[in-house]
Amino acid sequence: MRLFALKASEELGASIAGALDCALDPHEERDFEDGEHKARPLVSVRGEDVYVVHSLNGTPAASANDKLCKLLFFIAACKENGAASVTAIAPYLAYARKDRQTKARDPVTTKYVAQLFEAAGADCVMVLQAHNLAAFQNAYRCRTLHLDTRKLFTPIIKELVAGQPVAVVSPDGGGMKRAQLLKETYEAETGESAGFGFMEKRRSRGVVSGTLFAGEVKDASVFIFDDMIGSGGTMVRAARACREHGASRVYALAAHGLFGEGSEDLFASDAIDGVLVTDSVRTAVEAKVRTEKLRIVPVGPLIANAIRCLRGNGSLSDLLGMED
Ligand SMILES: O=P(O)(O)OC[C@H]1O[C@H](OP(=O)(O)OP(=O)(O)O)[C@H](O)[C@@H]1O
Repeated sequence: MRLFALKASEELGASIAGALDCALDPHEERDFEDGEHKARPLVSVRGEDVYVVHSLNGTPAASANDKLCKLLFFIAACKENGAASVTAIAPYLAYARKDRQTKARDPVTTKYVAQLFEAAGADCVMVLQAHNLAAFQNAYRCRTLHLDTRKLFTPIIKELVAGQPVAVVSPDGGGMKRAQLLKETYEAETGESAGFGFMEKRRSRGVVSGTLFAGEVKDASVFIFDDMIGSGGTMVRAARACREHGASRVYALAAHGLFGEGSEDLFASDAIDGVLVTDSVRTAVEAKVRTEKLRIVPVGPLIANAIRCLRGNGSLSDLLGMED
C-alpha cells in the first residue's frame, strides 16, 4: 500500500502512519503564481492500494475548493499512473452541509462532490462523522466508509463525570440520531443510564432561531454532541438552554473543531465547562493555544484501524460499532 497526506493534513497523516507503524510516502506539491497547483507521488503507485489523507475544511490559507481540487487531482494522478485502488480519506468533507435544496433552484452540492470523486477515480471515500450520514452514503456510487467519534469520546465522558448523572443533548433536530447513538454507546459501555435532550434550531439566510428545548438535564453533566463547531453559535445556544434547565456542567463535543469567526465566544462562555474535538482539522489543534478549556482527542489511530480493516485485517462492523 501507499499512504500519502497532502500538506494541509500532514500532521494527521503522520499520526495515521505512526499508528500503522509505517512512514508517509513522499509526494510533491507545487503552487504556481496564477493560483494553479500540482501534486504528484514521488514513489511508484503502480499496482498499489493508495490511501490519501486530506481534510477539506476551508481556511484563510487554503479554501475548501483548493483543497478539494488538490485531492481530486491527486487521486486522478494516482489512477493515471497505475494505482490498483485509491481511497480518499477526507475526515472533514467539504460541502457536506449542502445536502438538500432549501431555496428555489438550489444546488445539491454534496451530490456533485460525490460525482467529482467518482470521476477522478476514487474507489472509496472515508469520512469522519458526516454532517448527514444518509445524504453522504446515498450520494456516492463508489464505496463509502463513515467513521464515528462515539467510541473516542465515551471514555472521556466517563472520566469527566466520575459516576455523576449524565445526559447527551443534540443541539438541533438533524443531529438527534447521532446524539442518541452516543447515549446508547455510553450506556452500553458503563452500564449506567443517561438522560437525553435536544434543542430546536432553524437556520434561515444565515440567521439561527428556535428556542424550544426538551430534555432530562437537571443536575446532570451534559454533553452536547455535534458533527462540527464552526462559529460555536450552535453550541453556545444549546449550552445556555441546558443551564436554564438545571444542568450542573456542560461540555461541547464535536468531531471537527473548525473554530471560525466568533468561536472565541464559545471558549469564553460561562455556560460551557469544556470543549472536546478531534484533530481531524488543523484549526482544532491550532486553537489549543487559546484556551485550557479545549481538549483534543487524536483520531489517527481510528483511521489507521479503518485502513487495517479495509486491508482485511479486522472487522469493519466491529470498528464501526454495528450490530450483527
Ligand atoms: O458552530 P456553528 O457556526 O453554529 O455551526 C455548526 C453547526 O452547523 C451545522 O449544522 P447546520 O446549522 O448547517 O444545520 P442543518 O444542516 O442541520 O440545517 C453543524 O451540524 C452544526 O450544528
